[in-house]
Amino acid sequence: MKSKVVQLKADPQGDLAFLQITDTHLFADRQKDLLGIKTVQSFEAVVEHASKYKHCHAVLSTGDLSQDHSAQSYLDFCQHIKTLNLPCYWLPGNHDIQAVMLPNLLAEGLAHTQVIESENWQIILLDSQVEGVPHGLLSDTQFAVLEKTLKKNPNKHTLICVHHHILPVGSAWLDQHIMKNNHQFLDLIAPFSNVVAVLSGHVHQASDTLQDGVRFITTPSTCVQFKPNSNDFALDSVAPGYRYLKLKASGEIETVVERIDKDAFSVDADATGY
Ligand SMILES: Nc1ncnc2c1ncn2[C@@H]1O[C@@H]2COP(=O)(O)O[C@H]2[C@H]1O
Ligand SMILES: [Fe+2]
Repeated sequence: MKSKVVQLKADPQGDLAFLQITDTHLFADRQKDLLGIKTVQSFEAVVEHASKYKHCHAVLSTGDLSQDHSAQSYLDFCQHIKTLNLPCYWLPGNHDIQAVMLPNLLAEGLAHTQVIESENWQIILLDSQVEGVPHGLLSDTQFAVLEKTLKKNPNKHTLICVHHHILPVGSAWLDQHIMKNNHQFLDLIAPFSNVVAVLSGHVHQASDTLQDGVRFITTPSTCVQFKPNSNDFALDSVAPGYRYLKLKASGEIETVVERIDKDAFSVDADATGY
């Protein structure tokens, strides 16, 4: 689908600031839980916490907005995000159903875009979903968007957002659900020295790895957290969270992971999957 390039006006220093809110896994029913966490409620608590970041330019929502694919879950996502009074740009995750997601987000005023530009930066949002399976794959169309945008603006610092993780996180059960054509992706971006970072969701844990001059960053979910470096499925007891990012005019990214009160929600520690 063709979408408009969004133009953002940086602050007077040339910096841009974003909140990344990811993997909300919402249900239509507020009382429904994912492995012990009522996802609408933990999302609400995250949004409330994130409201302290008043000077941001936008929210970046990197997929798995819904767990039950209901129209109501997407509408609830929009209702809560709107309380931040920021534009929200989004991309799909493996659990989303785009036939439900797209019309409901558009109806609530959340525009569909794959490119955001400022004077110094561009942000490229990619769709890595293969509907119905947990792993990711970039289609030829998505590779074409990526290559065309990188070629168009070789002098803009670049942040690429995509749901699935590109580099393994070290947990076999989760790494089987990686972006499968990650090497093709890495080969494509390699000649573009303006690519600063790749920002993902999906792995429900924070990571920040520098490889060949590019930062590969992942972010906690607003609900359940996966235990790092665990070959079998295991949940972590750390609290739901989100990420703040400042994209500096110099090309540097300053970022911090934020988490809500650790006692506000607790997961079913014995869960073996979902
Ligand atoms: N025990 C498990 N083993 C392998 N995959 C799982 C297991 N439990 C859940 N998953 C899938 O792994 C995915 C990782 O994060 P998602 O939120 O995309 O949704 C998860 C499920 O689709
Ligand atoms: Fe996911």
